[in-house]
Amino acid sequence: MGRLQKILIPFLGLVLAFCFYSARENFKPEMLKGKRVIVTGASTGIGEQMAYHLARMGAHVLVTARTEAKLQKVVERCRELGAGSARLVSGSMEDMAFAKRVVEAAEAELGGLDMLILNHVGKSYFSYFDGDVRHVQKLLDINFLSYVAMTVSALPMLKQSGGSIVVVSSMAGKVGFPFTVPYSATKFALDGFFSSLRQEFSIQNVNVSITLCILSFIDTENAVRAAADVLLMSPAPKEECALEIIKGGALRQREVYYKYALTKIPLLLRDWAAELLDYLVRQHYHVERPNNSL
Ligand SMILES: NC(=O)C1=CN([C@@H]2O[C@H](COP(=O)(O)OP(=O)(O)OC[C@H]3O[C@@H](n4cnc5c(N)ncnc54)[C@H](OP(=O)(O)O)[C@@H]3O)[C@@H](O)[C@H]2O)C=CC1
Ligand SMILES: CC(C)CCC[C@@H](C)[C@H]1CC[C@H]2[C@@H]3C(=O)C=C4C[C@@H](O)CC[C@]4(C)[C@H]3CC[C@]12C
Repeated sequence: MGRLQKILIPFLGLVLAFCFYSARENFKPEMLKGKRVIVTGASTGIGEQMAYHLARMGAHVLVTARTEAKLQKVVERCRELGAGSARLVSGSMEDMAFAKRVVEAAEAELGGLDMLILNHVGKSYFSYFDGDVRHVQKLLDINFLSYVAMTVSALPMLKQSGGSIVVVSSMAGKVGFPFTVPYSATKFALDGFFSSLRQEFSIQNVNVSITLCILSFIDTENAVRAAADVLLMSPAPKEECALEIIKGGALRQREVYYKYALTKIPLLLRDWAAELLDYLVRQHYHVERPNNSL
């Protein structure tokens, strides 16, 4: 009996600690009502869908991307869906001065910022690494450095509002995949930067949350066009993906995994059975037989 108690009491303690730790606040769409949100890369894909969800929730949205005509349509639709307000700033994230201008527009027109959703990605290729170093550099500017520049500019406003930074990354930012060499480098960089910054915020009591989103294959037009012929898996819906990202940001979660089974579970293998994970990943690729005719 004595021995049983010795085991049972610590065990119950562990169960209670686990329940307490995992008792998360529930998401409610009202959490976003009246919030001032920037969504980058919002002219298409997941970013566009995030703008629509935020609009339905009554947020003030500022969308940005290069193509003004598409953004104009997104803004119109956001207004129809009930956004507190909707506006756009168009330009390219290759230019860090532009990244800063977007944040300044939020300050001037919204009077502050509650959530910064960093989502845009520059065009790349889904194929073997071609050795083009300039392309890697350009992609690092767009996919990584502009995220840093926007964060730096937005930080004073986010500190004031106790706001959130949401960084849209990928399984390719946690694990090496074939055909995503330059892209993957930019996404790994985001993890390094934002996970370190989160630690510093914690030490300095900075009340700004950082949510890193680890996504699997999503059915956006560009992704399907680039990869559907090669990947032996079906893409997940962009609408649901967009909602999960917003929920994670609003709940100030450290990371979002979507789809859970295709991200969180394979990641459990990463540190313990890396070769097995690499092998399983390759099984999901339909790669033409290498040309042996040399
Ligand atoms: N779809 C997928 O399978 C996956 C996507 N992700 C991540 O999700 C996020 C969204 O992906 P997805 O919706 O598929 O992407 P899309 O290709 O559909 O959209 C990319 C967005 O970025 C904008 N953009 C492109 N180049 C620039 C630039 N130079 N300056 C400013 N904006 C630019 C595009 O607009 P415009 O051309 O008008 O500038 C567009 O709005 C990305 O961070 C991506 O890495 C992660 C895992 C899987
Ligand atoms: C456990 C595994 C089976 C899961 C494998 C998931 C792999 C195959 C998933 C995870 C992340 C995915 C890529 C991604 O992040 C974004 C893009 C950009 C887009 O324009 C072209 C497609 C591309 C390269 C996706 C291709 C498929 C990737 C590598």
